Amino acid sequence: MITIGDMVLSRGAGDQAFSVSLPVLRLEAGQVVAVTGPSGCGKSTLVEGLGLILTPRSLGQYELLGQDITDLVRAPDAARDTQLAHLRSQHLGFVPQTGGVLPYLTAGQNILLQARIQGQSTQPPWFTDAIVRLGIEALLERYPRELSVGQRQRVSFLRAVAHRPAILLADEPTAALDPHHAASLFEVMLEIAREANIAMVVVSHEWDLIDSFALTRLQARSVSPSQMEFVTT
Ligand SMILES: Nc1ncnc2c1ncn2[C@@H]1O[C@H](COP(=O)(O)OP(=O)(O)OP(=O)(O)O)[C@@H](O)[C@H]1O
Repeated sequence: MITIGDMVLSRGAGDQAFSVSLPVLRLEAGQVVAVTGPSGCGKSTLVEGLGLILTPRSLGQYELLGQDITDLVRAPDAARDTQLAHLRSQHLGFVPQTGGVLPYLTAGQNILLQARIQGQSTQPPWFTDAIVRLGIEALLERYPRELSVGQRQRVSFLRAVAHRPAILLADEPTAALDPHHAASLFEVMLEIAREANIAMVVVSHEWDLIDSFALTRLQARSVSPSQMEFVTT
């Protein structure tokens, strides 16, 4: 579904230069990978690179759904940017740390926005079921300001998967919740992603859940003070 090889991403310049490398990542449909490592090790940078937001400094291979897009990702110009934006909106879903819901749309409108942009007008049974499992069926008419942080995060998650992307990238999607609610939301997210066959890359500190779900880990390893490498364990 997705194969990435020899991706290097960099941030800052001079003394502040910092780089993250990913020797290899293969993801199958419905597979969940947990990105783990200490604060500042480059987890968000990695997610932005995987999500075609940050242009890599170098790249060996990027294959998405059987399509080799290495050149496109490696050197985007204006025309290629449009192609990348199209691939992102069609095949990728994002749950940012901060939620990312639009304040002037209701929860229901937020959730269906991306799917509508893709021209999808009907929702499959798994989606209706997901609304119930996330416990947000009574909240769909509310605006984000009328929701709790946890409810907003549930909406944000469903918004990111409603168009049924191939890959969901979630950057600490439960960070704002207390451990109990974080664990239960994490569990529901994993179940929904797996049942919908959506591959998921999730930055998380939910160590127990990562172990109990036997998730593959992408673990940060220090190569030098200014260089980290993410390896599959
Ligand atoms: N826009 C930027 N310009 C320059 N340096 C940056 C930028 N964003 C992040 N960095 C630096 O890059 C490194 C990696 O940051 P990143 O946010 O990817 O880490 P993280 O593992 O996600 O951290 P956390 O767990 O605290 O969210 C850090 O040293 C950070 O200071």
